[in-house]
Amino acid sequence: MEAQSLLSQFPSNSTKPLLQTPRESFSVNFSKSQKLDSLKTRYCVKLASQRVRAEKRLVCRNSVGRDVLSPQEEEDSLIRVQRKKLAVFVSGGGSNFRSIHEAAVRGSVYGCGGAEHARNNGIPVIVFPKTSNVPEGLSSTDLVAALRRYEVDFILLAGYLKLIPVELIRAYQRSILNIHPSLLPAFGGKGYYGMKVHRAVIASGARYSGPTIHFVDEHYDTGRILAQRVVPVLANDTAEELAARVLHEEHRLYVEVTEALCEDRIVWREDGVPIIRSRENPKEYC
Ligand SMILES: Nc1nc2c(c(=O)[nH]1)N[C@@H](CN(C=O)c1ccc(C(=O)N[C@@H](CCC(=O)O)C(=O)O)cc1)CN2
Ligand SMILES: NCC(=O)N[C@@H]1O[C@H](COP(=O)([O-])[O-])[C@@H](O)[C@H]1O
Repeated sequence: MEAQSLLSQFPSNSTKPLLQTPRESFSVNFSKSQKLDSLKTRYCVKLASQRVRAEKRLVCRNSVGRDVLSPQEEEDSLIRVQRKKLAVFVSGGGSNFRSIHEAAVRGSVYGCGGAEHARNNGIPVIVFPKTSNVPEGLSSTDLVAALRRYEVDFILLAGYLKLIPVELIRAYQRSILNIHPSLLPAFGGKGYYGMKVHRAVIASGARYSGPTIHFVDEHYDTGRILAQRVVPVLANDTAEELAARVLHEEHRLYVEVTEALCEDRIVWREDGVPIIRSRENPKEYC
């Protein structure tokens, strides 16, 4: 498959390519029929960010101590925050990618199912890495160089099923997030992906589950936890019913986290735990 470019158009005014990988390497994975049915093509999609809402500088306290600004003060208090460029690594349907992209189109995320969704929205794709089936692909080293060249700030794994190599981890320290469909550290690690996670949760008798978003380190699902949401596990739940309940929360949580990421509202505690500062009140944390 020839290299094409894949990038959000808001407000990027230059089309920069993104990456596509075949099965045996990493990056974004879209199930796509190929001449070799088992071959899965993977892509990395990149979303450019936009001007983001920043913290209010001037505040007037009302009777309940809430920050109140006049429309003019609201406008005046907006500070431009550094725009963010995001690369999204996706396996399977890419529903989390689509949620994030749709939020970006709505304007709530400032900062891309799979390749088709990306292409249908004018987001360009690059082939990665070089293999016998995909000779035009990039090497892992080239992946890092390409991400740097396109000034990618953050990488979002969203249903992605391959281990991110340490080369990329080192190049993007504290800048790669992953969403996992259980309350880590429970039901995580090698072998825990997709429906396998939900089946294990139900078999365990756990009464609660939910998505976890964490920073990515060199092992599966052991990076610092950033955000979680809890959903009930019902006594007669099938794995599919639980998966749907968790996925619904995933879509909401990943959009909220991506908004915080693009608004520089993720801070690191002294003990190394990342936390999200409230958009409404910088003194509060989510
Ligand atoms: N360096 C990291 N890479 C990745 C992480 C991570 O935390 N650190 N998270 C995974 C996503 N993930 C869970 O959230 C996950 C994905 C896949 C597996 C797994 O066991 N995969 C199988 C292969 C599956 C396949 O190719 O179809 C395996 O490695 O045997 C566990 C957890 C993304 N990358
Ligand atoms: N361990 C990784 C893992 O299991 N990821 C899970 O894959 C599903 C499909 O995501 P998608 O619809 O965004 O492609 C999602 O539930 C995601 O949490």
